[in-house]
Amino acid sequence: MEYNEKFFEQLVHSARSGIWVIDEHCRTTYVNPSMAEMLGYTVEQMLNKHLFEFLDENGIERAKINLARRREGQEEQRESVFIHKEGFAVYTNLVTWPVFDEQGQYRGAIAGVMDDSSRRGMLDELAEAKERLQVFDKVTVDGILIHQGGHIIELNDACCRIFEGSRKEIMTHDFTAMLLPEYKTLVIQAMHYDTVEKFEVKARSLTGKLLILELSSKRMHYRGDLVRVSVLRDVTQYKQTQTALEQIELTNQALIENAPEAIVLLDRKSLQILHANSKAGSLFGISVHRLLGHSLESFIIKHDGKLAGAGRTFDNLVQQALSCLAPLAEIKIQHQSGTAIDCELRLVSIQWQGASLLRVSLLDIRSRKRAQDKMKQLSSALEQSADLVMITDKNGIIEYVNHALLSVTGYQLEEVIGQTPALFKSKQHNSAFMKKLWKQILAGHSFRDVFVNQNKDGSVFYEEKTITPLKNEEGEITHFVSTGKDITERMEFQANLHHLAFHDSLTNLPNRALFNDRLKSSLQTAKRYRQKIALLFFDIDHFKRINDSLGHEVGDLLLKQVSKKLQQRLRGSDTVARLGGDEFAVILNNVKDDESIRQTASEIIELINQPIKLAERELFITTSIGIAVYPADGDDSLTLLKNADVAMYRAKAQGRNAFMFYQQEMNAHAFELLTLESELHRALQQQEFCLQYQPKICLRTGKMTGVEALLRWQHPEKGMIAPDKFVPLLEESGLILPVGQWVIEQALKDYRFWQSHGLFNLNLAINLSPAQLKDLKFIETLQSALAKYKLPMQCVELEITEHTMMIHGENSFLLMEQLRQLGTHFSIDDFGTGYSSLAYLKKLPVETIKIDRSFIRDIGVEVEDEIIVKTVIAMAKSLGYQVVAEGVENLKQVDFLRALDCDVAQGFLFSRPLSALDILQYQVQPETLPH
Ligand SMILES: Nc1nc2c(ncn2[C@@H]2O[C@H](COP(=O)(O)O[C@H]3[C@@H](O)[C@H](n4cnc5c(=O)[nH]c(N)nc54)O[C@@H]3COP(=O)(O)O)[C@@H](O)[C@H]2O)c(=O)[nH]1
Repeated sequence: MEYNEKFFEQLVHSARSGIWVIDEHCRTTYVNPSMAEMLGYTVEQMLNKHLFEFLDENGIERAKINLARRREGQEEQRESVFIHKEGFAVYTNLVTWPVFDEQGQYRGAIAGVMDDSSRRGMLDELAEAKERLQVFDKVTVDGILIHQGGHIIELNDACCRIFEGSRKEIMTHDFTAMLLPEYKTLVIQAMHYDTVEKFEVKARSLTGKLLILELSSKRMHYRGDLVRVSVLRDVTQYKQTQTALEQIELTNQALIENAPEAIVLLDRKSLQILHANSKAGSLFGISVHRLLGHSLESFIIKHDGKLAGAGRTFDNLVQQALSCLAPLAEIKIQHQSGTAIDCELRLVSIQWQGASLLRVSLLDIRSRKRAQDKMKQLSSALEQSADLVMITDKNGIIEYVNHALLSVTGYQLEEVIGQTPALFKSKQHNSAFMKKLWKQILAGHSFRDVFVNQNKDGSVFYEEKTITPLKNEEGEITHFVSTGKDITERMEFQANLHHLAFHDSLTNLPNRALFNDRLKSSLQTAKRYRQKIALLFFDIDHFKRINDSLGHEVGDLLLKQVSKKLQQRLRGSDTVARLGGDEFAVILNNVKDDESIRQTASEIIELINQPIKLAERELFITTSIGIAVYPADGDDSLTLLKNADVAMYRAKAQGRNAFMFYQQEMNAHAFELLTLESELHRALQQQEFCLQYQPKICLRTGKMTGVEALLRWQHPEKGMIAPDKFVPLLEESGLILPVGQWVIEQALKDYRFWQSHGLFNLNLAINLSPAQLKDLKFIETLQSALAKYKLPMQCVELEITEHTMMIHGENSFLLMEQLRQLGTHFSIDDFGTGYSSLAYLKKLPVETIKIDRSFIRDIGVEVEDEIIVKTVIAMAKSLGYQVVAEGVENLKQVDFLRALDCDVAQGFLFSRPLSALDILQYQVQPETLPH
């Protein structure tokens, strides 16, 4: 074969690729038929045409650059786009090289052009599809998958979301492998069809989640291959919701059927019964299937077109239900048997199986009505009740209170309902009380106690209350019922009684019982905390005198004032009590030392010493305080009280108006006194007392003019006891009155005895105690004794000490005057010891003055005493008194007294006290009165 020009010409001409030759001016000098066909022209049509005529604007710009390179001699293979005669783009792949002449001048270029339109078209289509997919991704949740069998070629973002993985992760999976096994074959078979309309498959996401997908798929060509474009819609949520809804629907049906009330479903327009549960059948007395299609209204009893019992029309209820309300009404329905049944009707508009219906529930409330009627009766009974009634729910919220409770507390009903009983709390109950209450009632038991509650105005009232839990049929507590009685009056009365029982009515101070209680509890505290307490026991010195002289009323006023002063002075923690009479006691708790006790005792003394104005006179009183201290002086109340008492008596014995701490030795003395006192009682009963008589001698005549009766106690063991030892005790114990009476009786008896033995005209002197001088019955006692022995009043002379006269004389003036009127004489004993003035004595009905023996004793020894005796005798005589000298023991004294014209003498010189019998024998010894 000869490769000549023609051969190449034929080869180029017949080539399938296009051959395009242009000159240095870009004019087409040659194209082969393939090239011309590629662009839709004939060869002739293209010849001499400029290259740019087959390019668009972009192509021209690129060609200018490329042609420049050609001129520089560069060859090139590249893609190029020409414009087809019909106007569309022809994608080509071309190889181009430049042509130079022998001089090296650029003469044009030759290009071999291959049509690349089919490949570029597919790529463009895919790019466009991808772009569309991206746009679509933004607005759709559907997954789009391009796959070949199970091999995934392309997928969108939605696929990533559905399969819960990245694009890369999903691309490594086989699509059919992600399906559940039972769907895998189904899908593979479906892929044999060109188009598959949506069907449901189940798959697993990359995280293992079950997916329910709706799959649609279409076969398509892609790069010359057949591929499938599948659309996946995730319906998992929808399907699950649908299943749940179906479940709900089923449950609804079951609920309706098993509801405790009758339920009927009505068509909204016709109001005919579309559905009814079996309870509805029983309520109306008709089988359920016969109910269907009936109007519900036809079973409801009406009066004047309105529902009986509800006072409104059925239509009104329906309208409310359609307005999204759920009206409730009590109605009466007609049972098939003719019985009217009370029902509670509730209407609700509902959606049921896609339809809009009215749901009517009817509850048989006959038993509730009966209970309500009963409740009404009961509540009216409660309203009438005088008891305070309150009902709370299980949380203590007040649901009901009766009239009595409101009336006692002063609250209005609306102020109480919805509150808790704490509204009435007075804060007088501690938390232990409240705990006990709740524990008991929550355990299902009643709680009963007295509550101190508070009224609206803040005053307290006492309520004797029982709280009872109410339980339902299941045994659960639903309410608490409280019933109570207002016992305020009773409590106040009791409190008053209690106060009276433990307080002294005169002074309002704690009495002995309360004092003992307080002392005991003080001791307990002191023992527990190792504290010291002091017990001060005291009375008012000579209170009896005040009582006797000024009367009990004044005495009472005095005690009140003293009590008031004590209360004001003492600490709140200390107790001051009146133990009886004029006896007071003070408990000083937790005292620091004896000094502080001393200080308080001194203050009490000072307090009592302050003058008290009573009955228009000023009284000056004193007190004697005995102090016993715990633990030193006793560790029980009795011992402390006894020891304080002993200390008080010692304080008195030592001159009164003082305090004294208990000392052990005191007890021995006190015991002695106590024994003596009880022995004196016995002495009176056992007639252990006797009288001796001391003669009184006339200093002028030397004759016995009278005798002084002197008391003696013939003790069975101790022998004869002198009056100094026991008369003060007789006076203190009050025994002086019966003993004094005995003295009078015995003396008159002896006097009668003397008379009967021829001894007449004696003056019988009897010593009188202050108590006898105050004794209103004294005159009577004396008169009856005189009458008994038929003796005249004149034979008796009553001796009263100067001291007694000073204190009681004025107050006893009337008695003395009366006695003098009756014929008695009075003499003043122990004159000179009481510092009284004769001027004062002159006011009293006294005839005789007995100069105390302490002055007589010192005659011839103490000049001062002699002067006193002289003066007294002189003054007494000048005032007309008879003068008696006591305790005359020697002749010197007799001489002295006689020289002063003293009338009578008495003393051991003449005679010691003698028995009544010895008086009969008594003769004045002549040597005792020398002439
Ligand atoms: N209320 C009553 N008091 C009475 C009664 N009987 C006695 N008394 C009073 O007791 C006091 C003591 O009396 P007594 O121990 O009997 O002493 C009397 C004489 O024994 C004593 N006396 C008499 N002469 C002398 C003497 O020369 N020397 C001396 N040392 N003592 C003597 O004096 C007492 C009589 O004194 P007075 O009564 O003051 O005249 C005494 O105070 C009695 O008052 C009674 O029944 N009731």
